[in-house]
Amino acid sequence: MSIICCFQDNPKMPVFPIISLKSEVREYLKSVFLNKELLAAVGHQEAEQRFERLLACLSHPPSHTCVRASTHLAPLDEIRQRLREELKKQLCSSSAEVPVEIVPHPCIPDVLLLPVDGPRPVQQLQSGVVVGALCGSAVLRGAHVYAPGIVASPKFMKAGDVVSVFSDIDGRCTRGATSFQGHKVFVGNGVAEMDRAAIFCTKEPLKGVGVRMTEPLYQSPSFDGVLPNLAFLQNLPSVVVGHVLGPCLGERVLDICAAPGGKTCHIASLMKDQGEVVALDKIRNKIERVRQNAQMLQLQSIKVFCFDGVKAVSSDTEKLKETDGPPFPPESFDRVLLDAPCSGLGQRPNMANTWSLKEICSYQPLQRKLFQAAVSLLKKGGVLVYSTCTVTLAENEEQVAWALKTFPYLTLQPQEPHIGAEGMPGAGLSPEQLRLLQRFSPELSWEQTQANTPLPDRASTDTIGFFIAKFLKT
Ligand SMILES: C[S@@+](CC[C@H](N)C(=O)[O-])C[C@H]1O[C@@H](n2cnc3c(N)ncnc32)[C@H](O)[C@@H]1O
Repeated sequence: MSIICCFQDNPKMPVFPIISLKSEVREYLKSVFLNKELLAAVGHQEAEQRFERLLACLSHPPSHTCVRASTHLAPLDEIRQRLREELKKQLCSSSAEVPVEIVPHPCIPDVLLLPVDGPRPVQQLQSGVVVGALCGSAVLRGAHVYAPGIVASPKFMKAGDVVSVFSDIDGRCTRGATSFQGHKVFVGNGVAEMDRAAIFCTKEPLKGVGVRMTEPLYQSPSFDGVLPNLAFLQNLPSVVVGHVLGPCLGERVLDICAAPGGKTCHIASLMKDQGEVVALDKIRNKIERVRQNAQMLQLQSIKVFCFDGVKAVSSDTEKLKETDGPPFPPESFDRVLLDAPCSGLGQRPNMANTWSLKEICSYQPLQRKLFQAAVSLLKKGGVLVYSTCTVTLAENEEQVAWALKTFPYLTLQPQEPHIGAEGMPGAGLSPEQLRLLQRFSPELSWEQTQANTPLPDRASTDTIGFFIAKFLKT
C-alpha cells in the first residue's frame, strides 16, 4: 500500500498522512493536550483541534530550512552572499529549481532562512526505491538518498534509471527486497547513481549518494558540501537555545549532553572562541561528531569528553586530581546547558513513531538525574538552560515544576529571544511561570503555515516542537 500526496483545490493544502502512533501513545498524548488546566484555559473544542493539528503537522517538514551562520568567521551578509552564489551553482548543474531566496531572521542575528517549496505535484513513477524512515524524512528536508538508507530497489536497477522514492515509515521492508507492498509514503523522484548490485551485493561499507533527487515532493537546496564551515543546518529552536543561554567571552560553560555538537559549537561561536566550552556525551561514537564539528567550524575552545553526565560531579579530591576532564567539583561552571535526551516527539517530519508508551515515558527519571548534576556543577549566580525536542508535559513543564520545588534556590528567568509560545498549562505552574517558558508549538500556527504566510512571519512558529526553560542559581 503506498500513500501518495494528493491535492485539494488549494495546491498548498496537502492531504498527507498524519503521524502514525501506537494507540496507547496517541491516547496518552491526547490526554496531555486535553488536560484539565488546558481545557479550562482554552475550552474543549480548541484543545481537541490543537491536538489534531499537532498530529498533522508532525508528519510534514517545516516550511523553511534554517541555517546558522558561523558569524565568528565572517559577517552574516558575506555568508548570505556566498551561500547564494553556491546555491546558484547548484541550480545551474541540475534541472531542479533551487530557490535562492535567503532571508535573515528578523530577530536572530546569526540565522538565515530559505523557503521550502512543497508539497509539489510530482507524478509517481512505475519503478520505485524504498528507503528507511529516517532517510525518507531527510529527503523531505532537502537531502539526496544516501546508499545506506536504501532498503529495497527494483531487481534490475542500473545507475541512471529514473526512480520514485518511498519511505518505509513503519520499518517493515526487508533489506534487499525487490518490491514492498507495505505502508510506504512517496517522497519524490530521482536518478539512481548506483546499480542494485553495488548497494546490496557488496562487502564494502556503503557510502555516497544512491539516488540523486531531481523532483522531490518538498524542494529545498541540498547543503551537502555547501560552505560546511560557514553554514550549519540547525532547527530554529536549537539556535534559540544558544542565545537564551547567553554565554559571555571568557566564561567556562558545560554542555552536559552535547552530541553531535550543534549547540556546543554555537555556544563557542557566541563566545568568539574565547573561554572554555566543555562538551560531554555518554556515547563514544557520537562524541566523535562533536570533535569533527568543532574542527570544521575552527573552534578551539571546545573540550570534548565521553562521559556520563549523571556522574560528572564529584567532591572526591583524589579522583579530581587525576585529570582536567570529568568528573568536576561542584560549582565549576558559569553556565550549563542540559539539552536532555528525550522522547523526541517534536521532531518533524516524522510520519510514524513505533515506540511504546513505556519507551515514551522512560526519559523523565534520567532527565532529573542529569538536572541534579547540572545544578550541582553550576556556580552560584550561574545560568542553567534546560531544553528538549518533545511535546509532553512530563518532560517539559512537569520537570520545571519539579525543579523549582526540589532546588528552591533556582528561579525561572525571562528568555531572549522569546519567539515561541509560552509554556503549556497542565503541570500546576502559575501564569507568570508559564510566561517565562518557551514552547515551540507548530500546531498553534498550522493554518497560517498552510496559507503560505510570508517566510519571516511563519519561520518562528512553523518549527519542530521544542521546549526551553532558563534558570538562575541564587
Ligand atoms: C538531544 S541530544 C543532544 C543534542 C545536542 N545538544 C546538539 O544540539 O547537537 C541528547 C544527547 O544526550 C546523550 N546522553 C544520553 N544520556 C546521557 C548521559 N547520561 N550523559 C551524557 N549524555 C547523555 C545522547 O547520547 C544524546 O547525544
